[in-house]
Amino acid sequence: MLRVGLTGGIGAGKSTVAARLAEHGAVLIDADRIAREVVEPGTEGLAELVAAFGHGILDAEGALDRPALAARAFGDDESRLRLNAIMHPRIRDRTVELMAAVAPDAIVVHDVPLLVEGGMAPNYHLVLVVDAAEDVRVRRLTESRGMSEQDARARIAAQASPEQRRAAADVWLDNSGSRDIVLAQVDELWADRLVPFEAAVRLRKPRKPRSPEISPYDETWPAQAERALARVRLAAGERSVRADHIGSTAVPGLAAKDVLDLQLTVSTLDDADAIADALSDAGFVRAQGHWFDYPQDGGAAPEQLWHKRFHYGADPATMVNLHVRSARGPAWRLALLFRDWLRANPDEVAAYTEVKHRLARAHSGDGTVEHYAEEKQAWVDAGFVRAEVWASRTGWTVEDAS
Ligand SMILES: CC(C)(COP(=O)(O)OP(=O)(O)OC[C@H]1O[C@@H](n2cnc3c(N)ncnc32)[C@H](O)[C@@H]1O)[C@@H](O)C(=O)NCCC(=O)NCCS
Ligand SMILES: Nc1ncnc2c1ncn2[C@@H]1O[C@H](COP(=O)(O)OP(=O)(O)OP(=O)(O)O)[C@@H](O)[C@H]1O
Repeated sequence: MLRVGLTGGIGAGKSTVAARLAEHGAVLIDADRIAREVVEPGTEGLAELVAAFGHGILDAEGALDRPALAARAFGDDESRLRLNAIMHPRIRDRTVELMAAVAPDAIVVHDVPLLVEGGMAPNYHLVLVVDAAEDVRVRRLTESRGMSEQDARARIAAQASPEQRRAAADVWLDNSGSRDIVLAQVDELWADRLVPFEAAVRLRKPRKPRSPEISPYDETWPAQAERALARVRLAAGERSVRADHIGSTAVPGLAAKDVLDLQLTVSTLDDADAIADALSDAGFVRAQGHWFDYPQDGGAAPEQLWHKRFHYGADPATMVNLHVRSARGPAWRLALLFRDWLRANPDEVAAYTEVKHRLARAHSGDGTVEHYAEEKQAWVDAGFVRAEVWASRTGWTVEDAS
């Protein structure tokens, strides 16, 4: 099952996007709808709301008078938090039930207005944010839904800012323009990303080999890595000792292949094996075969210390290499040291960039990164020696790495 979290501020267009995804075949779980279900007449939820907010929130038939509750709940923070405390656990329980009933090959779209506010982003394979300028949203809500401007603005004030949503967004859809524009983007997202993503996770599909193309440093790499790391940490649970962004994309200013290298630290490789399925299900598919860190014969160290497990991100739009290593292995420490040494030494970043460009040109016709990677390793090995010198001069330890 592929879980897509869909969110956005009130009136941004979530329902519009969700309906289109459902037309393509997505299974929709709508948090606003569940929020209605759990307070239907006769429910415990409704009784608790009445106990908290009084009989004034009921209409003549004894059902919830939604505008009356909205007027009370969005008036001040304390009331809103009281409302949330009654509603959210009930919404959560019902959501878990609905998710459990979904077919294993489904693409589930979970429409959750408060996804970012609730820190839920790492639960999804992909977070989709729909946005539109605040004034556009207020106009749509007042014109087509008959909501008062005051109510619309009060809810906006109680929700996450666009910046907070941006940090959580794997996909950002701007719905300030016409419906057609956003719907065309949704169609493309479905066909090019969600469908292959779901199949790759379910079938544990191997990744296709690629040519070594070097991109200029991308300012969004750290944020992309952070989102992936949050998912990795959640899937690994207590077996995650730490999880870091490593490799070239973790060094500001360094040109690199557009691939995020992540390192998940576990105590032992048995732990790595125990979480292999959980990581695969979360979108980081375990690669078959035996994986070793360079040098492949294990060098002077006991051979087992050089083994690792390797997973790759199944999202076709974001290349991720996930190295799962034991904290006792030397390659584990070197990965962090090499990154921090480069971050502290701009001259080395410039030299490394030059080497990468040269090798990428030389091997652009190979169709795989194998030879490129082999030759690059020579520079990296020499870099390790200089990094060690730097570490002893500056007193760097792994505890400093963050
Ligand atoms: C207060 C209620 C009765 C008002 O009902 P109304 O029909 O006017 O709005 P509806 O439920 O359709 O929600 C519309 C939008 O309001 C916003 N909103 C609703 N609840 C909240 C909240 N607690 N905090 C911030 N925004 C909210 C969301 O953007 C939502 O999509 C209702 O919103 C409610 O029960 N809210 C609490 C449950 C909740 O937090 N729902 C959000 C999804 S988890
Ligand atoms: N691109 C658009 N152009 C014009 N109107 C739009 C557009 N997208 C959505 N709308 C309209 O704006 C209103 C809000 O859109 P929608 O219901 O999809 O938002 P939502 O994010 O689901 O809202 P809520 O937060 O209340 O659940 C609706 O009346 C919808 O028909």
